[in-house]
Amino acid sequence: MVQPSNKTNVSKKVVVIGLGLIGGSVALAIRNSHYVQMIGIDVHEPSLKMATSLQIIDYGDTSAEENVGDADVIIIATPVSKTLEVLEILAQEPLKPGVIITDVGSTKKTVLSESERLLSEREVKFIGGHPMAGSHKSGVQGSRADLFENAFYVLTTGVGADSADVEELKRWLIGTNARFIELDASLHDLFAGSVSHLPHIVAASLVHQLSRLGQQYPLIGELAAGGFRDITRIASANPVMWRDILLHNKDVLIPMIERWQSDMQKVQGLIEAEDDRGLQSFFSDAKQYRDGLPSKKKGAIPAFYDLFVDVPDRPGVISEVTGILANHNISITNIQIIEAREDIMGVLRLSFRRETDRQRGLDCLEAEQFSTYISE
Ligand SMILES: NC(=O)c1ccc[n+]([C@@H]2O[C@H](COP(=O)([O-])OP(=O)(O)OC[C@H]3O[C@@H](n4cnc5c(N)ncnc54)[C@H](O)[C@@H]3O)[C@@H](O)[C@H]2O)c1
Ligand SMILES: O=C(O)C(=O)C[C@]1(C(=O)O)C=C[C@@H](O)C=C1
Repeated sequence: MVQPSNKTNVSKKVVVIGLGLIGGSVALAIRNSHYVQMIGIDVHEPSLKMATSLQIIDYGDTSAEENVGDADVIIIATPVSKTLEVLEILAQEPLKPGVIITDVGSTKKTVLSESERLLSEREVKFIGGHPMAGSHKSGVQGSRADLFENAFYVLTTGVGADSADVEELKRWLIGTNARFIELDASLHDLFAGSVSHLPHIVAASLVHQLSRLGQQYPLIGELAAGGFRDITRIASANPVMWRDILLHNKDVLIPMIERWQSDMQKVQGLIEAEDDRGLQSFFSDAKQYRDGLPSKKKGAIPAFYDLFVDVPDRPGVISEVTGILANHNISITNIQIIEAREDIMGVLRLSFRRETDRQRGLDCLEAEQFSTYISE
């Protein structure tokens, strides 16, 4: 058990079960906008210690049972299979009448149907949730209050809840600065299957292909450059979380994988037939749709703002660039060397969380004679 901090004398109590990246980030966002007692429950005690020292929670415990009885809001932020187990536990426990229970899981259909089965006799309000932003990194140490800023946050009204309760949950979650959208569970799972789950399977399978070839040609991994890294970043995510997502979105994903396979067969046929026009349209149709997707700040794609900087090939140039940004107190979320060959100019891609940070970065680097550009 982790010791409570001194901030316990407040009237509203929020319990977050599963204090990883998402649970911690939601807790921080709530803390930023409400004065509450924040309790964290996690089976992994070091996560509780970390969350307490980062002041994400006031108090941590490894079991939910003794902590949920007087909660006003309960947020389940475990991998989806565990979320169903947590619902079983909550169904057995005395709970405050009218408590709002929500989750953050990446699939909604099985969570909603289990909550209906287990909680329909209870005086509780269940609203499914899914903040559609995150990271390939897991664990409470990566939590940030602004993780969901500008991202879509799906809410699905469940057992015991009505539209007024959904509005109340939105007020609790206002500090996320997310864009709330209500969807029913089936539609959510279809959309998430397409924009998140299938891409994840494809990313992991590309890595498997490379790894097989890598056994024969160890050098190949060294050559994996920008494109491969961009498309496979998400393959570094938590395998337990993704195992659960696939198992809980089976009905959507099986036909999607079949369509994917038939798309691959189609491309294979175009290559075999050396159908240059067909191949060009395969790419130009995709480009046209991709280029027309809503811009990053609207949350369809995680909000990163890239700035490209030409850098001469000389020692210390990267620390020079990052030093200039640091001196102006500008944070970057990522840095990538796109091209660095002997004797030629390389390109750095700097990613910023906010457009204003990118503009400030551009201004101060240009002032130091670096050539920069933005490519949308
Ligand atoms: N990572 C993302 O990008 C992302 C984005 C949106 C939603 N989600 C969803 O959020 C949920 C959490 O994902 P995450 O990325 O925060 O994972 P995470 O691994 O960072 O955190 C999960 C936490 O749950 C804890 N846990 C596991 N079983 C538990 C149990 N029975 N009781 C209490 N705690 C338990 C783990 O110890 C861990 O600390 C998942 O359902 C995932 O589908 C993830
Ligand atoms: O940005 C990432 O690293 C993510 O994988 C985030 C991502 C996604 O697929 O977009 C992953 C799973 C979640 O359910 C929602 C968001």
